[in-house]
Amino acid sequence: MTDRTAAEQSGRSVLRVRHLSAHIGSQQVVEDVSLEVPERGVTALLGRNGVGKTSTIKAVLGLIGRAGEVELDGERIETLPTHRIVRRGVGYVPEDREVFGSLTVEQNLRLAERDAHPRRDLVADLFPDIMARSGQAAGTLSGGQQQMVALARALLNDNRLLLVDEPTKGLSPKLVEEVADALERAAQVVPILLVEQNLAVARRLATDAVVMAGGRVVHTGDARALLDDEERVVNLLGVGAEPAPSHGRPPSTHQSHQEVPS
Ligand SMILES: Nc1ncnc2c1ncn2[C@@H]1O[C@H](COP(=O)(O)OP(=O)(O)OP(=O)(O)O)[C@@H](O)[C@H]1O
Repeated sequence: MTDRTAAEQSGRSVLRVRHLSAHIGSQQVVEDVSLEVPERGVTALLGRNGVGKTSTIKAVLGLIGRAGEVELDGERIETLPTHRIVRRGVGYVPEDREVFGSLTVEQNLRLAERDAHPRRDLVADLFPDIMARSGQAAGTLSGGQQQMVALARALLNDNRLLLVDEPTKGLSPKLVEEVADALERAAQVVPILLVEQNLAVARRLATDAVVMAGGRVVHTGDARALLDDEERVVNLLGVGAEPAPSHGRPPSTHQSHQEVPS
């Protein structure tokens, strides 16, 4: 590894992962992963299906067996149980959303409240449609609306970091845009590590990108520089580049990219 990221150089990372490995049962699913999440903006965690993105997030949270170092705001957390990591300010929006379908939207939100003064105003501001349905059973909402509830639950608490796993998966193009809008606004409040297969969404939201292959990190750097490079997108992500969206995006905290040999 030659280049160091701007976050590494300045020390302004909310999350630092070093030499993380993880296993599910006897299968090693993450091998020697090192990455950083700057304290602002969206960092996209990218890679083909099955390369270990979800497992990396779960390992950070202690949901699967792991070894290596995980630092949140400069403090080591890799030996803490999940509930203590969450209490330190790591919000998790899992891939399958996990809203309680038989409970109302309001009940889902109340169950998630951890702080004495939950950020109700922020959630009402970000998700007016959801709040207008506060008495409705969450299971009767559309997939996009359920995703909003899942995001709202994580945003209620004063988290230091959100781990958001494939929030647009399975949604219609209109709902993808709505969820991306919500994430864009959420990222103004809290840094996000985002697993996202929709590269147009990743390109729109992310300042930084980390690419995994075979359980390892194979690239880190500026998200837009990566996603606008068709050859690299094909090589690293195995898909064709999509047209650039019209939305603006904040500048990357990275000044250069690095390829990590696999
Ligand atoms: N519960 C499980 N039991 C056994 N193996 C698993 C389990 N969950 C995931 N794996 C394996 O771990 C590896 C990494 O999976 P993971 O879900 O972390 O990848 P991913 O990059 O998030 O993929 P996707 O984009 O498809 O969600 C894969 O080989 C997968 O088959």
